[in-house]
Amino acid sequence: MNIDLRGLTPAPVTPFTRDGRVDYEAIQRLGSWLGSIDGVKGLVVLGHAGEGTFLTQEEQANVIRAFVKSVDGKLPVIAGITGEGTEVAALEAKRAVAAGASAGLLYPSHGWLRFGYQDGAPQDRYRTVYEESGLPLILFQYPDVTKATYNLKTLLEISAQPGVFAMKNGVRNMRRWDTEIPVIRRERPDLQILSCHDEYLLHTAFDVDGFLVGYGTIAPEPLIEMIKAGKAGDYVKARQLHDRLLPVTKSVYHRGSHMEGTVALKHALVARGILEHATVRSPLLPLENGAEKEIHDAMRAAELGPVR
Ligand SMILES: N[C@@H](CC=O)C(=O)O
Repeated sequence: MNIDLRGLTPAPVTPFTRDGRVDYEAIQRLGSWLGSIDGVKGLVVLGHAGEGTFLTQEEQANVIRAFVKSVDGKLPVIAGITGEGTEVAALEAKRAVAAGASAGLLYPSHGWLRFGYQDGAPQDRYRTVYEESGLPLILFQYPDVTKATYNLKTLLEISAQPGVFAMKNGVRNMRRWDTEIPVIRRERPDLQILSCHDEYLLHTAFDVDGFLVGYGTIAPEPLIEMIKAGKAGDYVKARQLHDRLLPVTKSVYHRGSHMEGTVALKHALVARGILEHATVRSPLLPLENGAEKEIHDAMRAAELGPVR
């Protein structure tokens, strides 16, 4: 397995037409732009930012194909795998393989968010999905405030399993981050560790191989610089980038709910000249009056203008 995500892996949105269909021309514009940027290592499609669970199975496969085409096969396209049951997730992973995905980002089973999980169930989910589909997998660590978060033992066991090559960590508990990441790094030296703390990237930049974030879709250039600064241990540079981006971070990610970030990302992509409008699918709703202007002002302040 040779998928190198040590850099920026954006999780793009899925563009829609104004009447709510998947907009494949806009996927081509978005994917080809992201794929042209040095330092972008792959794309994770059908994630939260990609409204992946709001699409039909046929649309999911078509979106994977469209993003693979948009990057001309030069970057790995990684598919969010979200099915609740393990067998359902394995079938989803097989469809992703057939559509051209190079890897999968395997989500926890949704019911675990509320009820928690039996000891060993996450390990079994990763094992089964990989064995049945052959799709290399990224371990997805959910926030500590949810019952779907994995404790350190579970993280270490999953990451030792065949097929698991990277971890997207969004634990959002800095005590756990600061104490668990060094242990995982020591025990699993080959595991690629990627932060998905869109709203806390500065803190995590010094410990990771890269970022796997929706944020990477709208601000790839400064985030690639921040990753480099983090790897160089250059706090001053990383802080400058953080400060430059703060208006954008606030207008996109410091909203009432992280889900709104997806709508905000689409407005920000309008500011970048990639999308023409910010149409989303239910259960997402348009943002409140004034939000669009706030996002455009923030993008301008962060010098993230149109790219074409
Ligand atoms: N960045 C968010 C949403 C992505 O899937 C996270 O931390 O999980």
